[in-house]
Amino acid sequence: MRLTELRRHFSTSGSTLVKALDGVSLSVAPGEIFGIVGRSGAGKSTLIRCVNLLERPDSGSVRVLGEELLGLDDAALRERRRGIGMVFQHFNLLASRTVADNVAFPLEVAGVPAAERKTRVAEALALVGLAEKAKNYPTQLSGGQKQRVGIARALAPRPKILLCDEATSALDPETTQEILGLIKTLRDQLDLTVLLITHEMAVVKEICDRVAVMERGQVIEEGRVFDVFTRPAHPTTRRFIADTIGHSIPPGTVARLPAPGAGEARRLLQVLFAGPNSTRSVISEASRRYGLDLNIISGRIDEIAGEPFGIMALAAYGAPEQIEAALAWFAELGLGITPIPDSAVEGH
Ligand SMILES: Nc1ncnc2c1ncn2[C@@H]1O[C@H](COP(=O)(O)OP(=O)(O)OP(=O)(O)O)[C@@H](O)[C@H]1O
Repeated sequence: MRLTELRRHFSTSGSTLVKALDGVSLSVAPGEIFGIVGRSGAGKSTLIRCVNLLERPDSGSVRVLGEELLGLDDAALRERRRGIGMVFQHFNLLASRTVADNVAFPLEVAGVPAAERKTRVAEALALVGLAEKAKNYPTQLSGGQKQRVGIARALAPRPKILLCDEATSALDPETTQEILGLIKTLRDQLDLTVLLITHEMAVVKEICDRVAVMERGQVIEEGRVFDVFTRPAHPTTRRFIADTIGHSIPPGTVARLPAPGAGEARRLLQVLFAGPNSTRSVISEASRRYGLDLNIISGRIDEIAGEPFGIMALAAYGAPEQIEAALAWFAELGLGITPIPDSAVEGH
């Protein structure tokens, strides 16, 4: 899937122009789970809706499964959309239909004969583990089960691409894990390409292979999830990540730390250990090289997309210029360093 230079502008009542998409280009490889993350209003929904042309971009190119969709007539477009399933935040199930009839709905619209519909519905419900709920109505299901029905409905036409629009945002954390696990399993089983949008980095960390961060209609950062998490380049990405894998300094810790001596400064730092230098004894080496006292406050090992990395909070004491030199050295080694302002941990 290749989206190139997509633009979509809306003029609002006060005739201000909203650039929902301001030149977005993205490529998603077959079989990949690709996340688009951004705050509310960043343009994520507009972007994902451009993939099946529920939203038509003002300009740009939308190539899906090797074909440009923008030039197709209505009949051809309807046909191609069957290869692109979509899952919604609020499930969008029809309350008057049973689970099986909800899943059958896109097949009915596509004119699939009844016998074939039955087979496909059974197949889709089995894939999401809800075969025994076929005759139930949506009101009899939990949120997680409703989303499983939403996923089965998206899968019934046997698509190659699955679009997930905040698919877990209405679910509790445990159910979110379940649904994300299911999406990953389905990708593996059915060789699906998944494009998902979310405002939560935790979702990206859990299942995506690559991620694009959007802000004001533009992609501000893109890459492998592990790289973006461990070496974020843009301040907005850093803020997003801080919410997910930020330092964990116990409350009151800063107040208990020794004050810096005469002529000394104290800096709180978060160090991410990832990449080729992550196993080097950088803490003691930095201490020797720059004459610093490095007080380890907290540390843990976390995992992103199956790859481990270390995260540590330190208090560095020493001459201010030596601390700066050590920071530069850490950065040179490719370790992610983020100063933690005292105010971020005091007074909790
Ligand atoms: N049909 C429309 N008419 C006018 N403005 C629109 C329309 N659709 C989207 N916008 C505006 O475009 C911008 C991007 O919206 P979009 O819904 O794509 O963002 P988002 O990142 O998905 O946010 P959210 O998570 O809140 O949906 C917003 O400023 C929004 O108000």
